[in-house]
Formats: sequence, C-alpha cells, structure tokens
Amino acid sequence: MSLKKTLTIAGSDTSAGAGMQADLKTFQELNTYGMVALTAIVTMDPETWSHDVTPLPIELLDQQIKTALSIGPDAIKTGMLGTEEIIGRAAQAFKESDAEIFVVDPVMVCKGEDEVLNPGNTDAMIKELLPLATVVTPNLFEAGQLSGLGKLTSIDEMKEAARIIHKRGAKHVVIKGGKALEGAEAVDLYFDGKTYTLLTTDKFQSSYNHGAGCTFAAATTANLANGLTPREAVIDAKAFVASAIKNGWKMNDFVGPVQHGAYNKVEKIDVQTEEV
Ligand SMILES: Nc1ncnc2c1ncn2[C@@H]1O[C@H](COP(=O)(O)OP(=O)(O)O)[C@@H](O)[C@H]1O
Ligand SMILES: Cc1ncc(COP(=O)(O)O)c(C=O)c1O
Ligand SMILES: [Mg+2]
Repeated sequence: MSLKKTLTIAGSDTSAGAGMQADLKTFQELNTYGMVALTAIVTMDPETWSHDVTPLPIELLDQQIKTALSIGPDAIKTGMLGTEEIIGRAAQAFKESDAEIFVVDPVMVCKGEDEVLNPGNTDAMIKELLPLATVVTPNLFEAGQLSGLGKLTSIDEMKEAARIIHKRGAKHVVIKGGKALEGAEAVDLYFDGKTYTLLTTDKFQSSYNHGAGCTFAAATTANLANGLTPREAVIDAKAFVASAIKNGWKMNDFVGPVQHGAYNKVEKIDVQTEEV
C-alpha cells in the first residue's frame, strides 16, 4: 500500500516539541510520508528561553515548495508562517498543488511568549488562508483575532467566533479551548457549518504541553490524508494530542514537550462529544 504524502509549511522549533519537528513526528506516527518546506528557524536563549525567530530567504522557501510539490503531497498543513509574504506563498502552494486537503494552524504566538509574531499577519490569514482551509485550528487567542471578537471566555463566544471564521471561508473550524479556557476539562469546539460539537477530554495537570497545537493540527492533516472524514479526523487528533500531553516530559526549567508517540506506544484517551 502506498503511503499518503503530507507536507508541512512551517518553522523549525530547535527544541523539537513544536513546529515542523512536531509535524514530522506526528505524520510518522500516523503512517503518512511527512515532508517539510521550512519558513523560519526558532532558537532559544539557554539562560532565559526567550525565542529568536529567523526567517529563511523567500527564494529558499520558493525552491522548497517547488521541490515538495513535484513530489505530489496529498495534504498540506501550515504552521508558523511569520510574514504576510510567506502567508501568500503558502496559499499559492496549495492552489498550485493537486492536494485536496489544506489544514491551517494559524500560529500567532508561541506558548510562553506573549508577543504576537506580526500583527499584520492576521489580515493576511483571513484573506489568503481561510478561504482555502479544509480545517482551521485556532487556539482561543487566535480565534479571537481571526473572528475580530477579541478575548473569548465562554462556549457561547467560541460558537460565535467559529461561525464568523466559517463565514470567512474555512470549511471546518476547531477552536481549541484547551489550556486557555477555564474549567476542569480540556474542551474544543468543532463547527462544520451546521453543527457545533464539543470535543472534551480530562484536562491533565501537565504543564509539559509545548507543541500541543502543532501536534493536533498535524494529526488532523494525517487523518484526513488517510481518508477519515473531517469530524473523525479532528476527534482522533484530539485523542492523539491528549495522550501526548498526558505523557509530556520536563526538558529543562523552562519547557516540557508533549510526547508525540504516546498515542501509539503508551495509551489512548477517550474523547467525549456533545452537540451544543
Ligand atoms: N492540560 C491539557 N489537558 C488536555 N488537553 C489539553 C491540555 N492543554 C491543551 N490541550 C489540548 O491540546 C490541543 C492544543 O491546544 P492548545 O494547547 O490550547 O493549543 P496551542 O498549543 O496552539 O496554544 C487542544 O486539543 C487542547 O484541548
Ligand atoms: C516553529 C514553531 N511553530 C509553532 C509553534 C507553536 O507551538 P504550539 O504547538 O505550542 O502552539 C512554536 C512554538 O514554540 C514554534 O517554535
Ligand atoms: Mg498553536
């Protein structure tokens, strides 16, 4: 059987819990052939863990995309894009490809950093990426930005944001309440244009959750490439990332990555679904 091919257009997280490293590990765990077009390299100061983001020359991104498209990805995912120009290139890459699946993880901030990567990016994401997205996976903050509603604090507000983001063109929307929404459970909201469904697991006490968002979107991408419906793909991705978070580990005094292989190698976690 030939493997489905999954391409991520994303940044490199040198600590390797998030970014393209998370994507490739997840693509591999879910039996797809993972490929990368790299946008930027993120390094961390060992003393403070503050992040430096160094973009790659745009010509080099163009060359990578050309190579990757010649191999014929079945599904394309975006992660950290960083600039409006790169957002435009990612949209163009999907349009030029034969892929029918486009998963947009609208990365605006890194966990532990409160600085938005580049405020102008939000408009470019709305204009260029949302109309193409099969699934978009904002966290609570990003959903507030993409919908224009600002800070979201309740399921009702998440529903309103999902409706607006869907209207802006994304076919399926998952707003990750995750770590940011108060409560004893980790609740995400899935909207397919008709029905709102809450996806819920226990909220694990782990603060070793670096890379959770990338891992969730990468698992969604691989699941779609492997033929799951969008609803099945996001429910299974939620189970995949829940195992990864529960089994996250302490890397140093600043950060702990998720364990990308925990779903296959340690335990599977139940996801409750409820229409609201
Ligand atoms: N403590 C936790 N326990 C269980 N699931 C979590 C926890 N924190 C986040 N998640 C889940 O991990 C996924 C990524 O969410 P989140 O960490 O909010 O995204 P991001 O990394 O993009 O900010 C979501 O499915 C979310 O519900
Ligand atoms: C290259 C890169 N992409 C994406 C992210 C976002 O990671 P998360 O999955 O924790 O939202 C980070 C965070 O450090 C990163 O370095
Ligand atoms: Mg994220």
